[in-house]
Amino acid sequence: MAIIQFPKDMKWGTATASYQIEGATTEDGRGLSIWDTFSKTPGKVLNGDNGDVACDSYHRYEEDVKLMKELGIDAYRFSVAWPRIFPNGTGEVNQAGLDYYHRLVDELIENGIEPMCTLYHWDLPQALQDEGGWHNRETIDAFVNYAEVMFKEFSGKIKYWITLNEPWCISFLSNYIGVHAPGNKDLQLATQISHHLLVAHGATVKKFRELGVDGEIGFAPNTTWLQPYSNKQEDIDACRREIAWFVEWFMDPVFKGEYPSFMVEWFEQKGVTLDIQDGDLATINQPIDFLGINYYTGNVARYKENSGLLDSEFIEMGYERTDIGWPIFPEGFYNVLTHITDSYGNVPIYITENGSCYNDEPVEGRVKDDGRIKYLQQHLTALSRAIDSGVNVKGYLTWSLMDNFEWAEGYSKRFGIVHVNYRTLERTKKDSYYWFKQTISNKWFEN
Ligand SMILES: CCOCCOc1ccc(-c2cn(C[C@@H]3NC[C@@H](O)[C@H]3O)nn2)cc1
Repeated sequence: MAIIQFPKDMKWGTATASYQIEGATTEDGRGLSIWDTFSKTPGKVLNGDNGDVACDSYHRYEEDVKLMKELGIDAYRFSVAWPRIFPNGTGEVNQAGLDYYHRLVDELIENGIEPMCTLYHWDLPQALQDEGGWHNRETIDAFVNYAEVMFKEFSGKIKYWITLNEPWCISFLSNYIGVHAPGNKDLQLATQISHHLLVAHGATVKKFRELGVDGEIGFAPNTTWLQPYSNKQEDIDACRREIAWFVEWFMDPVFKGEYPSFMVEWFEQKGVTLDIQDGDLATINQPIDFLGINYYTGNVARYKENSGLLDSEFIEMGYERTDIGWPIFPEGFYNVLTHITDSYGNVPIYITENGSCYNDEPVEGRVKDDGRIKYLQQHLTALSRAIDSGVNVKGYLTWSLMDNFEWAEGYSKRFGIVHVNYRTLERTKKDSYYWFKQTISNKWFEN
């Protein structure tokens, strides 16, 4: 057995998101979000599940913070529901919405836990979607306005801010593949939305700097890794396109002030015309303080003419899969982290999401989730390798603190280290909770 160690100053934490855990969707003046609409649209979410109750964390946040305190975490990543702050996206601020997040943040700080706030984790006010949503450039200004209110309200309390969670999911998964809200299936629309999201990110970073907010700001793209099936150039190029769709498409504009030209040309061949206005790329290219990285899975792929968007196909390699069907590919975690560092330099990185779906249920009060513990061991070993290779990792936050609403999969897929009984809302610490607690305390584990 080997000891896998971590830097003494590396932060440990857990992550959640507003629509996935809060519930109370009609309480205290909250407006409708696109996920309220989408989840109530027949056929969009498995079993017709929705976030009306979820984990009821809106009312049970004190119990949840107690779980975090016992876990010994340094930081908790949560997201703010924009429709709680601006029920119609813009206009009058809803003080009751701000008051909820003050209660949550104060409880975290009182328990010695650093709040890490995601401003946008997919619950766009429906009123803005009715005007075109992220395809309408006016949503950029609405987002900066919402962010400014949050910065001014929580300056001094919240020191870590994330503008956007997983812009690939917000743009392409939700507007090209169409399995997430609002469920469009239009590549031109999705690609233009990806641009508006990046402009919104950059404009928000500019506002953060102008206000002189005490703290750090970044964004949290989701990543993946595709290993070429062979050393044939066509296979290598196919994997480069697949990775770039998640990584370079969003990180090149932020860190280099330009889109990856080979991907612009690829999208142009698919009929996409990107409308970039004067100054957009300079806005996007604002320096950030840290990069959030979300990693779950990877695969082996090769070139296949006219297959999918990127002329590629995934190869079944017999990798073990989690209960959501994603291959377990810890080498991909190491590869994507070193690739990002090679591409963008020594940018401080927080792993803002990494975790696995295992649907183990309590038996006599215990949840024996060995699969999740093994996944954590494999991916934390990969993370330790990356750190030893020079990747500037500042923290690791696992997805998720508790089972929650997994979007189109509803409540059928459990990612938590704490089990939630959705009928009684009882929380049960899983074996992985105790393993993670010990690892946080030790700052090492035996591999
Ligand atoms: C028919 C093709 O269908 C393709 C489905 O393609 C995807 C891709 C990626 C995801 C995905 C889900 N998650 C976990 C979340 N991250 C943020 C947090 O809210 C977690 O709940 N990350 N990526 C889902 C589906």
